[in-house]
Amino acid sequence: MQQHVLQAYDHAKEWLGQGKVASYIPQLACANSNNLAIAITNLNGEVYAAGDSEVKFTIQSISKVILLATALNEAGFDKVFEKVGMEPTGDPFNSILRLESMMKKPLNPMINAGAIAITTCITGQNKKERFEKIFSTAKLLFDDENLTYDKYVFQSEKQTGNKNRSLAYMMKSNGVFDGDVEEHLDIYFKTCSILANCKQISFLGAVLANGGICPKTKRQLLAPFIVKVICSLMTTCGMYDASGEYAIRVGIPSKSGVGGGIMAAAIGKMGIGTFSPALDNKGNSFCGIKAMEYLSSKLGLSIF
Ligand SMILES: NC(=O)CC[C@H](N)C(=O)O
Repeated sequence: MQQHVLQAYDHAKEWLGQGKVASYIPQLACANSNNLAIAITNLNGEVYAAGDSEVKFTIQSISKVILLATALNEAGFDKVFEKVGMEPTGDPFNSILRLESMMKKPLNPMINAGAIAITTCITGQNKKERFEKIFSTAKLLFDDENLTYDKYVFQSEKQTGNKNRSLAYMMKSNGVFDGDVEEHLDIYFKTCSILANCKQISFLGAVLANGGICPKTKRQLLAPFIVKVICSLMTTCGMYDASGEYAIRVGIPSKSGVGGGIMAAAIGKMGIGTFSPALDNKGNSFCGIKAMEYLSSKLGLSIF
């Protein structure tokens, strides 16, 4: 397996220099566009890695999986899907278009509007308590009690995230949720700023690939039904408006983030994490997709 990871790394490395590091969140522009890492965690918890696999990065939209898991655990399926739909959008991840033109609620929980909406399913006395619930899920699913978040990226997005702010106010005006919009946004921004490395991303993929069972301890961390919902949505919506092409080229339920990470769950086989901060024009890691394509074809991982 190590051999395959090294070969995927060599393959993906050829594309370093393509794509652009996200800069609409100013702090993300500090990322090193030459970073590249690939990791696989198999269902016994063994890890194979290549490249900058210890470098921490903000998980950004990969956090939508953590948010959804926490919301489903706390509020249950019906309440969560009162707030969001289950359909792909075909629009960019931060688009406001459909909140006005189609339906009042966001189309799915894998886009920004959907993730912001489901933060409201996670309750608590204050925003700290609400965030802590999500953070505990993240600690569990990344197998790291000492997980942290990047305060600079959090502040940077909080200061500049007016597109997300407008999505949130639009949803409040549509009656999707109540409460303090700035509080919901703080929770969303902080969750996006959680730091993990590529190996930890692959661990989360392995938990999902293993039906919610921890590959190391064999403890059931997530209910099988929750895993099924998450993996279905990752397949149809996880790569934003590139999910269709990704299904053809890679065919593994995956979730990407603008920090440069991609997390994939090869069901019944392994979890894969890739990291490279330069993004393509849809906001997915350029080299990460190349690595996923390579591994999918070499190891026969497409579900289709
Ligand atoms: N696609 C992403 O990773 C987006 C997450 C980012 N925090 C945002 O809200 O814009």
